[in-house]
Amino acid sequence: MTTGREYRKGATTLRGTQVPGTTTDARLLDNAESSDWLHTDPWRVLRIQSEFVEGFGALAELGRAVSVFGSARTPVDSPSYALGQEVGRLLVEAGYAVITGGGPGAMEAANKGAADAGGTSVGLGIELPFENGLNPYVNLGVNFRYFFARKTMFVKYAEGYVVLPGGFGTLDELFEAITLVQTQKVTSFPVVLLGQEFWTPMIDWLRGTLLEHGMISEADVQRLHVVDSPEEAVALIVAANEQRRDAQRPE
Ligand SMILES: C/C(=C\CNc1ncnc2c1ncn2[C@@H]1O[C@H](COP(=O)(O)O)[C@@H](O)[C@H]1O)CO
Repeated sequence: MTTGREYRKGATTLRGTQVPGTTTDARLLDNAESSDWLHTDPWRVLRIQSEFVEGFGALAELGRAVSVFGSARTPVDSPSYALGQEVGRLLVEAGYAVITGGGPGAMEAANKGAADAGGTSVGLGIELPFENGLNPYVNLGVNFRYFFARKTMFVKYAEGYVVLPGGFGTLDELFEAITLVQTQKVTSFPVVLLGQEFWTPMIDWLRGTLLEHGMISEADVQRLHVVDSPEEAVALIVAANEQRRDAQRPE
């Protein structure tokens, strides 16, 4: 048991050898202290907080929106790029703003489709070692240092996800979304996988391995809608959102 003086530092209680020799106020007022604290986790929290404040502020009045994900490496002249561009255009025509990671490839495609159709084309950029900045088709851009703050925005401001072929980043965003749906952190949130040839082997693996081993349920797999055309993807999102709005309407 630790005995002796107890010292409270915010939410933290310190006892015994953990009790510091000076108070937080004294350390704040001591201008002889080094500036190493600028690189400490508590200070980082303020930067993280500011990312949420900036993101919420920039997107608060966005209106109805859909997040579109996909590979940063999709070539401009590929079928996937054309799918992304078309889905961006159709989403705008259906009344949605389009949110992407603001990068190249499939993100750029969806932003281009949205911007060319006269819609709101959001890019949530991320600081990366090999950064290339926001693509030129973003007309509302917010830059983030932290993936987790940025990921909150993708979910909070979207009424659904469209996922184009992609790599680890895309899978991360997809599996985060379906985990949030599975755990009912978000409800009635359509997740549409665009590109049957690309996504069907993953669905087969989910059924053949995860479902077979009892790690997920059939309902979890059914939450992923695989389609082959941008028209089907947008129609699915529109229908799911109409259904949700009808269910929420008072009798
Ligand atoms: C790899 C290259 C650039 C990376 N630039 C990115 N900019 C913005 N967002 C990105 C970037 N890379 C990944 N993302 C996020 O992950 C998803 C794509 O990842 P994937 O591994 O390529 O599937 C995407 O939806 C973004 O949110 C230079 O070629």
